[in-house]
Order: sequence, then structure tokens, then C-alpha cells
Amino acid sequence: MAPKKPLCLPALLLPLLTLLLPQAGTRSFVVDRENDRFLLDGAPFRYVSGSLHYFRVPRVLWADRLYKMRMSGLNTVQFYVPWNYHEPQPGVYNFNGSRDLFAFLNEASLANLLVILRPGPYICAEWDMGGLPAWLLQKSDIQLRTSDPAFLAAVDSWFKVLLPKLYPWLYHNGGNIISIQVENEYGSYRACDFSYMRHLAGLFRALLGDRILLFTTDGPEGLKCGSLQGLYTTVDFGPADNMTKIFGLLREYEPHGPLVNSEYYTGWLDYWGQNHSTRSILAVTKGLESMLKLGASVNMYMFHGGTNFGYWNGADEKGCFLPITTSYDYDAPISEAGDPTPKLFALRNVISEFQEIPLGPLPPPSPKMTLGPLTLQLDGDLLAFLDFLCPQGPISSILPMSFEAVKQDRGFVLYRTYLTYTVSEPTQFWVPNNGVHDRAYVMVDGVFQGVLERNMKHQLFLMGKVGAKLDILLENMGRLSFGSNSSDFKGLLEPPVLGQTVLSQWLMFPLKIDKLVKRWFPLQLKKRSHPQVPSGPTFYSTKFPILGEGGDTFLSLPGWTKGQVWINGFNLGRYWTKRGPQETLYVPRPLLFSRGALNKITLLELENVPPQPQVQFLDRPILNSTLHKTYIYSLSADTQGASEPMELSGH
Ligand SMILES: CCCC/N=C1\SC[C@@H]2[C@H](O)[C@H](O)[C@@H](O)CN12
Repeated sequence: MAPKKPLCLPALLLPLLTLLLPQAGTRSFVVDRENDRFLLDGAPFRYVSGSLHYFRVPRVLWADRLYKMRMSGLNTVQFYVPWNYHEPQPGVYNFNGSRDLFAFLNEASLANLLVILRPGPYICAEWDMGGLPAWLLQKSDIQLRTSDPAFLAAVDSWFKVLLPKLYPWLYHNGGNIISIQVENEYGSYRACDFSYMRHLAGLFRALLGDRILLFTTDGPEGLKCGSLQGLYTTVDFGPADNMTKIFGLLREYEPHGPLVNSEYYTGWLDYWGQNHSTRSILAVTKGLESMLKLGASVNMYMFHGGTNFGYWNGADEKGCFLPITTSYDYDAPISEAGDPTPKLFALRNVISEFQEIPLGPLPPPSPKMTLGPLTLQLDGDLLAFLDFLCPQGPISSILPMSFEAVKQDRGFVLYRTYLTYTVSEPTQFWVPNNGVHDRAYVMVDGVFQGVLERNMKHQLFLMGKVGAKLDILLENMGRLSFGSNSSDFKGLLEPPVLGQTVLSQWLMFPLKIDKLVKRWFPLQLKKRSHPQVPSGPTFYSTKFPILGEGGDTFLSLPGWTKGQVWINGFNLGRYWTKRGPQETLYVPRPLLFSRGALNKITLLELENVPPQPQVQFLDRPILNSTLHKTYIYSLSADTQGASEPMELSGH
């Protein structure tokens, strides 16, 4: 869908207006180095921009969010393009539905917003593997984000599909894209491979032409390796950073031209097991005002954060492995549910001191709905549905194979072996070299034994008779998205050890859970082999009507431990009530059927089910619950068996 032609006007007016309106040929967005500013169609221009990630918002809500950004006084929207969201397998491309990037560009145009595009190839963004496709790791020695020919070949192939599609959307071609970022904070990556950055710059120029403004973004410590001749240098920093010092550093790379903060942090990300992050309104507004007074162009990261639906969250690693939460609310000016916050109005007031903002009110918060409690029925153990979950049958190997080796990008793989001798006493069971990536739910003959967790929980004690089935459900909790100097392989990366025995002869079952849930889960129950309260990976579900119009709502799972939720077949994301700080999951109203039609909620509880298997829907989010320290294990103490809670450090 190419950009819209100018509005249809009465024939008599058109000749006159065409003299006034810049046509594609005269449209331009350039750096005016003499006056340290941008020029848009020859006139001085400063962008006040906000980040919104289309891949974190249901398509039906894109227009609503973009409209609110425009009404907040922004003139530009900035967003990434996650490579792994659009090329699920090598050479297979998806730009449909919620992946229709061009529909999003059009919505931005309709909202009268210019666009700053950041196609990577790496984007960070707390997104799975920083946007790089997991299938790159099928070449296990690939050197990501370098001039490794294997990596560059995949990058070239992807960009030769994507960039020509973007060409008509460039501002000077009649579209709304005013600038494009090359890579992302490359200076923070250990490789510092200038051949790689030069390759990218050459590819972007070859496919986008020489008029589009190409730029880089780095933190102050990354400018040396992240900037490149021919790419406009910009920085990122938050309200607590020293703006004068950082812009001073930037001037060493861009002595002339507008000052640009490409990521001014309005809030911050959350990790499971770490306290909820916030940034104060006063600090954020003061910092914005200072930058606008300097004439800087600013992009606020995030202006609307949205949600890591499905398995799309990324992760960080600093001693502990830190998966990002399902909510990407980011304490942003527009909340995860799309509501204007006090921070938005405060920022809007600052912007109005410097430039025109659209007249009229911001839309009010969306209607919210409460519902429940709803009691869920037991559908059965995950193991009971193995034939449906892995219809092609298992892959057999002497040693366990990684997710990448069995071509399962995200979600779950079941690993199965059989005891070749009787273990009559509780015996240490562990995986060498921290080889559980990332969480393992261990069962013996279908009976849940407990959990092993990367960097956190390294051993269990098991017993079992000869021939007993040892099942390990392995959960990929999201691939490292920042600071990872190595490839984040997933699965059982080493053969487990029971006592002194290295366990071999493994069956791997890549599980297609989403396909099964979408097909409305076969509800026939398999008789449980163990009468006790269900524990271990178990499916629950129920159906429920919404009598009125309904509204946005927030799913609360009191007493549940950890798992995955689907509503009407849509993968709402991960819950981890027992770890926090997020206790509710945002449920957008458009996911729900109303006026009495039946909705269906399906849970996969991975650990322990509450005595009352109930959930409820609240009219407000809970993202800052007290962390359940007893549930968090320390790395050092655990290898000796005991485990004390520890404070987690993060970004
Ligand atoms: C001091 C940590 C710097 C790491 N950079 C971060 S953390 C939040 C944001 C997003 O990940 C964003 O995608 C990065 O470019 C910059 N950034």
C-alpha cells in the first residue's frame, strides 16, 4: 500500500495548491549544519517524537495509540522493525495482520505523524534475541552482529526484501519516513566491527538511495564503536543522566547539526523477580524541557510500551538470567492499556511551550471491566496430550539436542529418557555447566518432582525404578536481547547427570502448544494417573460470557505459580504470580467476545495449581507486587543444596 496521494480537492483549487504543497520532487528532510538544525521542505524543523512498537500492540488498536500520541503534541513516531517477527524461517516472510508494517506506516500517516524507522538488523528493545531470528543459531558458530559472511548473507537477504518495500515510504518519495537508523547501540557490543557497520551503511544506501538521512544511536560510552562516517550520530540517555556532558561528547562526533537524543527514557523495563521500575514525572519533564530549550530533537522511549504477547520477551543476564516481563508498560506516558497518564499531560504541557499542539482533549481512559472469579476445569496433564502437541513424533539422539537443533524457536520442548537402573534413594539430579536454558520442569513417571532454573536452581533429588520415564519440560524464557556477547542457545545444553551417571538416549518432542490451543483444545480428559492435587505442567480452561459491552481488563491469577495464558486462542503471554512484580496480564477488549457470546480462557500451569483453580478479571493492573523472595534462589548457595533468597541486580 503505497503512501496516500494528497487529499482529493476541487479541480479548480488543485493547480493553486500544487504550487504551495511540496511535491515528492521537492520534499526533503535534511541536516542544516550551518544552523545546527533539521530542515523539512526547506523550513527549520525539530522533531518531538515518541516510541511505539507496532509488534507490541494489537493491530486494531494502532490508530487509537497513534492518535493519542499526535494529540499529546508529538509530530513524529519512532519504531523498530523486528527481523524475527517478519522472517519466521529463512526465506519465509510475513507482513500480514499484526505484522503489516506498511499498514502501520499508513496509520501513522493518517495520524499526521512523521516516522523515524529503526530496522536493525539488531534492535535490542527487550525483544526476543534483540529481533534477530533464532534460526541464525542453527549455524552454531555464527558470529552475530559482525562481518561474519554467514551473518551478512542472512542480513543481505532480509534487507533486500524489506528495504525496497520501504523506498516509496521515504519522505522525499511522498511517504512519511524522515530518517532510518543503522544497527542499534552498536558501540555497546564487544565486536566493534567497522567492516560490519560499513557493510550495513553501504547496503542501506544501495537500496534506499542517497537522500534518506541515515543515523546511529549509542549511549555515551558507545560512540567510538557505534558511530560511522556518513551516518548522523545521535545519543540516548535518561532524565538522571548528565545531558550537558553527553551532548558535549556528541559534539566530538557531530560538531555541527542538531543535537538528537534518540531514546530519552520516560520509564524503564521490568524483569521477572525484580522490583517494578518507574521514572518520576518531575525528572522526566525537566529533562525534556532542558533539551527542547537547547533546540534538540528528542524521541521519548517509550511513549507507549504495550505488551510482550506470546513468548516474545527478551532477557538480560548479569549473574542472574533476567527475563523481561510480559507487560512492557515501561511507566510510559500512555499506559499499557492505552490510557493517558499524568506523565503524558505533564509532557504535553512542556511540549506546548515550544511548539503548536493539536487543539482538543485527549480521549478519556478506555472503559474497564471486572469479571469473576471464574473456576477453571482441569483439562489434563500436558503429557496426556503429547500426540496432539507433537504430531510428527519425537527426534531421537544419544545426547539432548538444543531448541535450535530441533528447529523450535520459542516456547517448549519435552525431553524424555528412561532410567536404566533403579534409584532407590533420593539422588542428586543436575545439568552440568549451567546447561538448563532456561527452566526445566522435571517429572518421573508423570509425577512432578520440581524445577531447575538457569543460574538460579541447579539440582533436585530424584528416585525411580528401572524403566521409569524421566520427562523434562524445557521452557525457553526468551533470548538475551542486550549485552549478550554470545549466542543464547536454548534447551538442555548438556546431558543431565543422575548421581554419577550421565543420562543418554534422549527423545526430543518440539511442542506446538499454540496450534493445539487454537484448535479449541480437545476437552476429553485422560484419567490422571495420580489422584493428588494436580501439579506440574497441566492445562486448565473454562468458557465465560460477557453480558454487556465489556471493556479492557486485567487477568489476575491468585495462587497460581507460573505458566502461559490464551484467550480465544490468542497467546496473552507468560504469568509468574509467584515471582512478581507483575501480577496481572493486560487483556485488550478487542480480544473478547461480548453480548453473551462465549469466550474461552486456557492456562498451562507449569508448577503448582492453587486449591481453588480460579482466575478473575480486574479493572486495574498490578505491576508492582511485592516480590516473593522465598521463591528466588541464590546462585552460590544453591549448588550446595541450600538456597537463600537474594536481591537481583539488573540493567
Ligand atoms: C545502560 C543500559 C543500556 C542498554 N540499552 C537500553 S535498555 C532499554 C533500551 C532499549 O533496550 C533500546 O532498544 C536500546 O536501544 C537502548 N536501551
